Amino acid sequence: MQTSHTITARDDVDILSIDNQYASARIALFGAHVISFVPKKDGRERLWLSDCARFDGKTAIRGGIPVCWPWFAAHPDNPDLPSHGFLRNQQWHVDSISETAESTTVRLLPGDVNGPGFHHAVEVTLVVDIGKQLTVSLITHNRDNEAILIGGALHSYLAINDIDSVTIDGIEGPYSDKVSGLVQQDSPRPYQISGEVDRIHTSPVPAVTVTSAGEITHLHQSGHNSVVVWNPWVEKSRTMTDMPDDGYRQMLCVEAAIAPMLSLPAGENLVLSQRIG
Ligand SMILES: O=P(O)(O)OC[C@H]1O[C@H](O)[C@H](O)[C@@H](O)[C@@H]1O
Repeated sequence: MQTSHTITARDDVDILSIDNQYASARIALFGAHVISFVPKKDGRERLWLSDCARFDGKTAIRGGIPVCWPWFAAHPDNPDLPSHGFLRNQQWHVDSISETAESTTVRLLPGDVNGPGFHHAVEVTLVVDIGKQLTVSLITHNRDNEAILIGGALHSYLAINDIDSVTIDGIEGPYSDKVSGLVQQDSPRPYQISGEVDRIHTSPVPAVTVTSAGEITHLHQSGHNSVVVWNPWVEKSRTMTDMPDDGYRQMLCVEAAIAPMLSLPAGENLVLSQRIG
């Protein structure tokens, strides 16, 4: 398959652009952060990127697919450690780009897998596969001689037509609601959004669809133990300097998460994966 790949700079961040028969995608090497995926079958951008996102090579990019690792949100024991770990705030490099008849595969490696709050012998690889669908896989290999605790998320910001028109299908079971602090026993049906949501759904469903104004985005995930749904709504958006005040209307995060953390035995791999189409 004919693939073109180029690297250009956006402010202080290098962006790898991939274009093949089936889709185009862009990956910021700061954070190994996929910021765009457009399948050619319909030309519709699947990922939301904030108009105010910072590309300064220091700040986590608002939008796309932040790679959260080795924990999700606040560290369970130390709230002073960075939210969502430290991989989204560091420079990665491209290890390889390969092709089959169906897709282009980019393998990326982080500069350093140790950081504040985490010192273990591990290997981390992000594999981004661009074809009719986008598949992002975060692979952790435990090279330590004991089990280690790993958490994280593929924190996907989906581009939607308008938040008022969104319906989410496929999510079921209980969730902990970070906005109210309560554990709810059942996911809403129909699942629509009419205010701030920050929910950890503890049933690791494999397939979710998000419909907005008749446009359907399909998600498939594996290796997760929860699905997070997040929309900051209007008040919180106003407090975020890298988010337009009305940005919440065009985005919805549906995240394949490992929250709570899992024990990864010595010598084993943990593969957290999400497919978007
Ligand atoms: O602002 P960030 O650190 O990127 O986090 C953005 C959001 O990520 C997740 O969805 C969390 O559940 C939220 O509590 C958090 O606000």
